[in-house]
This record gives sequence, structure tokens and C-alpha cells, in this order.
Amino acid sequence: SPGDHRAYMQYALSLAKQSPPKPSNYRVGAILVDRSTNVVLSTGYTLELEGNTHAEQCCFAKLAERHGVAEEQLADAMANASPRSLVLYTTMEPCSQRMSGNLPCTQRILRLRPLVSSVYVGVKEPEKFVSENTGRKALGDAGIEFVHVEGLEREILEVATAGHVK
Ligand SMILES: Nc1nc(=O)c(N)c(NC[C@H](O)[C@H](O)[C@H](O)COP(=O)(O)O)[nH]1
Ligand SMILES: [Zn+2]
Repeated sequence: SPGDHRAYMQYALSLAKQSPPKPSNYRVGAILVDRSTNVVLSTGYTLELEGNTHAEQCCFAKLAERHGVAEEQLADAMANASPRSLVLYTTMEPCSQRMSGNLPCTQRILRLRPLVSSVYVGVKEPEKFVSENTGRKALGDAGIEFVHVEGLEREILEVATAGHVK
């Protein structure tokens, strides 16, 4: 229900606040929820794991670690999980392109088909580093629901851009 979505997004925002500020990315928080049990399977925030990592990427990598595999093998490791049982909440929409050239999180989500049914986002990505984020379309084309959870935009963007030169 909408109340739950807001609570999950608030939780993701609390994770984003742990991200070390940096001028060349956004501070984002993400959680992966099993919607049949409402259990939070994994959490992540930007730069949580070493390297130039994104919140969603950390979320997936940490879950993969728990399954004893690399992020690339997560879908295989969870082959017996029921399809479309996972939903991702991320304070900012998954990236479709990264200035670093690292694999975008939209691709990381598409790799998890058919486990992931929906992506709930707090804000769209501002057009600062990437002119147009095409993730929403790619996810929709793959049958993954893309939902904007409203109400936290101002705080999400304030946290996301805290490391930017004003
Ligand atoms: N959804 C999302 N989660 C994140 O954790 C994060 N940092 C971004 N940020 C998107 C932005 O487009 C990229 O951060 C820049 O394009 C720079 O790319 P790198 O991050 O250096 O690969 N977006
Ligand atoms: Zn990303």
C-alpha cells in the first residue's frame, strides 16, 4: 500500500545519508524487498562497497555475497526464488549510463529478470551528468513496473547533491 511504499523509501533515504559526498555522482540509497514476505533482503548506498559503486549495485552485490556468488551470478543463485517476487526501492531512478563507463544499474536490474517485478523510485535523475536517463523505458520494455513514490523529492535531492559544488 502507499504507506508501505513511503516507509520503504524513507528507509532508503536514511541509507543515502550514509553515503560519502562526492561532486561527480549522487548519494542514493536502495533496498531490495521480497514482496511475498515484506522482508528486506538487502540494502545499499552509493560508495558503500569499495570502488565507484552505486547504491543499487551495492544492494545486489551484498545479496550475491550472501549467496556466495559474484553479482553477475545472483539470478542463477536465486533460481528457485519465485519469479517477480522482488521489488527494488531506490531514492533515485537507476542509471542508464554512467560517466565512469561502469555498467549501469538498469542493466544490473535487467540481469535479474524475472525475479524483479517492480522498481520504486523517489526522484528521476537530474540532467547534470547524463542528459537523458533511458532506464525507465528499458525497464518498462522488459515488463518491469516503474513507479514514482511521491512526497520525498526535496529531501532526496538535497541528500543526493550534498557533495556537489554549490
Ligand atoms: N541511481 C543512482 N544511484 C547511485 O548510486 C548513483 N551514484 C547515481 N548517479 C548517477 C550519475 O549519472 C552517475 O553517478 C554519474 O554519471 C557518474 O558516473 P559514476 O557514478 O562515476 O559511474 N544514480
Ligand atoms: Zn547506477
